[in-house]
Order: sequence, then structure tokens, then C-alpha cells
Amino acid sequence: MLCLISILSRLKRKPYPPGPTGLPFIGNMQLMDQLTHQGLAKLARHYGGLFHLKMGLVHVIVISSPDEAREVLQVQDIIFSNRPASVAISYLTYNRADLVFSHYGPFWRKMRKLCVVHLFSRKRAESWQSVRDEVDHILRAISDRAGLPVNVGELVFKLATNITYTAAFGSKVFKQQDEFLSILQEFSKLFGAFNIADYIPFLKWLDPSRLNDRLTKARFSLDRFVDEIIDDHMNNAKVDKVEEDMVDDLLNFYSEKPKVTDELGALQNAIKLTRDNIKGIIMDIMFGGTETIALVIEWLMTELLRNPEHMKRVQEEIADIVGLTRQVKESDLDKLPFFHCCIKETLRMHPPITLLLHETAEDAVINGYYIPKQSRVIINTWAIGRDPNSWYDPEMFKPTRFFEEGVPDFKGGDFEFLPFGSGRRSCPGMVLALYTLELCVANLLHCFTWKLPDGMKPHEVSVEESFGLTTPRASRLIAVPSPRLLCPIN
Ligand code: HEM
Repeated sequence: MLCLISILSRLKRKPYPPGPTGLPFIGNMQLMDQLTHQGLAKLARHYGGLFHLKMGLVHVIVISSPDEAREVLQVQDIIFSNRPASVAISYLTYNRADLVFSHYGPFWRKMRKLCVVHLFSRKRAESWQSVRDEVDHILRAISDRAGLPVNVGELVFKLATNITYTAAFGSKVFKQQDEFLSILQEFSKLFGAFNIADYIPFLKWLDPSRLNDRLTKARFSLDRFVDEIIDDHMNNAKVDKVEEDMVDDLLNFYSEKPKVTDELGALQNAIKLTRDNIKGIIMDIMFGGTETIALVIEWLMTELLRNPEHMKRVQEEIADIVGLTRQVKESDLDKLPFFHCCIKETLRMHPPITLLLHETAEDAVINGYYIPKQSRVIINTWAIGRDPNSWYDPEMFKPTRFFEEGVPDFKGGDFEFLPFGSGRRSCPGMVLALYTLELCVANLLHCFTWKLPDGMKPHEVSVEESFGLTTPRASRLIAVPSPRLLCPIN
């Protein structure tokens, strides 16, 4: 009888979106290596802006066009705002105790408010002496290597890590940074590791991909590291508010702290964080805020070195506003329209997070197709940013397109351009990220003239990408700086 009901309901149900035919039981798992932004973009050319894959027992829905992205991120966003989490992610985020991987709901709402209002505001960013200090530090380091080839990718990665690390933990624990970086690297490998149990969940107890030991060790290392920092911050509360880092801020909401009655009290008493929440948010910031910023800077420098006329124009624009006798300050940033076009064009062609990962909270229907509850939904922002129906010459770096009227922007509800996502799960760190990357990159461009090494021609600069959770260049960018200012870097 049950069998009959199941067959009848299947017959009544709308069809799944189009997609490649799967094999019994494993479905489309033979296409596993196509789950990159480029592989999925290729499949979308064949199956359309909305297609379906079955990976083991898991339904995967891939969105590659603005109309379907609007459906998922705006029209039916409440259904599509959960996050999928692999076995590794669930374990390493203390069972989704963080913001990035928490499901949509009351807990997520509180965490999000805390991040947007307290941790990631522009006011907070501007008070981050660490951004200015680290920019100065890196400019001095480049100055010392003037005339010699510099590994731009490595340099900006270090810059972004130093900024985020100091903002999170304060400068006092800087000496332990290498230990923390190696913990992050292991986390990153485990986040990306293939685990058959993610697709055939009932195999989980067998640990078929032999990851459990590594997961336990990685989480133990993080616990030891962050617990020490939390205890240290609790025992040495800062008197001066300006010196407070993110851990100080988060500790105001720590559940083991007594209730407070001052003006912040209402929010503090409403949001109570456990140690696991604090660790989870710290990991979100370190992962969300480091590589993303570094990648955008490296890709922007890549595109400008490939297009010397744009490099010249942006440097002249900055020099006209700032002059050649000082570095760029925060107050200069709003006066640089072409510079902002270059940043937008880089985000269009090279969004650091190419695949947004969501999950359905219940059954849904899009364009007459059935999307089952708990489907993984992948929104390919890379494919959308290069869609020829939305962008002319999509493969060309043309910053001036953003001067044209009606061109999509990433800050509004334009679904043709989604480097920070859109809607409920969009990036809460956008303001902070833009502030940091604008200040860094404007100074790199203003303080130095950049040339290619060994007589390399602009068109020879590689734009090959490597694949992972983010999309870095396949090889690091090398360039030769020489001083441009009429004064020394201070
Ligand atoms: C250029 C830099 C950055 C880019 C391009 C970027 C992009 C994104 C994208 C595409 C998402 C996912 C949107 C979705 O799933 O629909 C996201 C989420 C998130 N980002 Fe960023 N991000 C950047 C920097 C930052 C920074 C600096 C922080 C924090 C300091 C941050 C914190 C987060 C968090 C916590 C989330 C999860 C939000 C949620 O699930 O509710 N990001 N970001």
C-alpha cells in the first residue's frame, strides 16, 4: 500500500529540472570533478540556467542565470536560506555554532545582528588601527625590495591575514600567528576533502574516507589555541575601548559573564554566546575575511598589469586627488570613481567565492520544476558575472562599463552581479571588506610603479585559476615595484 502511495505521489509530482541522466544508486557521482565553477558553467551551457544533479542520495540544484538567482535569493528566499554542511564542516563548526553554517532561523538572526551591528560595521573598521598599521608595514616591506621581483600574491595574503588576525585577537598574540595559520590550513584542507559519507549519509558511522582522526586533532588544536586567548582576554580586560579587539567585543556577549545593566545591556542580555559560538565566529572571520580580500587584490593587480592603459589611468586619478607627497587616506577613497570601476570589474570577473551554497528548508517549485526539501543549491556567481545575456564582452576587463547607465551593481538587488551574494545570507562583511581592500590596493597603486619581470609582455600574464572553496590564480603573481612618491614611505 505504502509503495503504491509513493508511486502515485511521484507520478503527481512535477519533474526535476533538466540534467544529465544518472546511474542507479550513485546518480551523477561520476561528474564529481565537474563541481567547480567552470565545470558547472559548462554543464549550464548544455542544460540551462537551472539544472539538477543527483550525487549519491543528495539532490543538487545548480543556478547559473540571474532570473533563477532572483527566485532563490529574493522571491522564495525563506525556503532557500539554509546552509548545507558536510560531515567535516558540522564537526569543525561545533555543529553549526557559527554564523556561516547555521541554518536560517532565530539563532542565525541573533548571530547576524551581532556581526552586522557590532563586529563588521564601517565605524568599527575605521577604528581598526590594524588596517592602517599593516598597510604601512607592507608598503615599507615593498619599498625595501624596490627594483626586485616581488611575489604579490604572497604579500597580499600576508597583509590580509595580519589585518584580520590583529583585529580578531589584538596585537599581543601576534607571535603565535604561525601556529594559528597552520591550524587554519588543516581546517581548509578538511573543509574541501572528499568524503563519500556526505553523499551517502548512512555510511557515516563507517568513516569511509578515514577523516575522523584528522577532524578530532584539528578541532582539539583550535580549542587549545582559542581557549587560551579567551581566558587571557577575560583575565586582562582592556580599560581603553579603542584598544578592544573582536574577542573583547564577543566576550561582552559571553554567557558566563554576569548580566549587565548599561546601555548595551539589552542586546547583551538578549544574545548569549557560548565558547563554541565565539570560536565559530572567529573561524568565520578568519576564513571569510582573509583569502577573499587577498584574492581580489591579487586579481586586480593582475588585470591592471595585463591592461597598462587602465593602470596608467587609475594611478593618474589617485595622484590628481592625493598628490605625490603622501599616501592615500580613508578620506580620499570616495573621490576615485575610475578606481571603484576597476574594483567592480575585478569582482565581476573574479568573484572570490564563485559558488554560493544554500539548502532548501522544504519542497519548492521553480519554473514548474520540483526542488525537494534538503536539496543543495549552488549559485554560480562566476557564470552569472560572465553571462553574455547580461554583459557585453564578458571575458574582457572593461572597467568603464560601470560608468554606463543601468549597469548592474553589487550593492542593490541586481542578480547579474553577485560577488557578495544577495538577500538574507549575503555577506555581512562587505563594508569592512571594501574598506580594507580599497585602502590596501589604492596605496599599492599610488606608492609604486609596477612592471612585469624578465621582459614579460602584458598579454603573457596568466589568468589561469585554480579551484577550491575560493578561486585564486593558478600561480602567484610576480611584479617589480619601484617608488613613485616624492617622499619616503613612513
Ligand atoms: C572581498 C571580500 C569578500 C567577499 C567577495 C565576500 C563574499 C561573500 C559571499 C559571496 C558570501 C555568501 C553569500 C551567500 O551564500 O548567499 C559571504 C558570506 C559571509 N561573509 Fe563574506 N565576503 C568577503 C569578505 C568578508 C569579510 C571581510 C568578512 C568578515 C570579517 C566576511 C564574513 C562573511 C560571513 C560571516 C558570511 C556568512 C553570512 C551568513 O551566512 O549569514 N566576508 N561572503
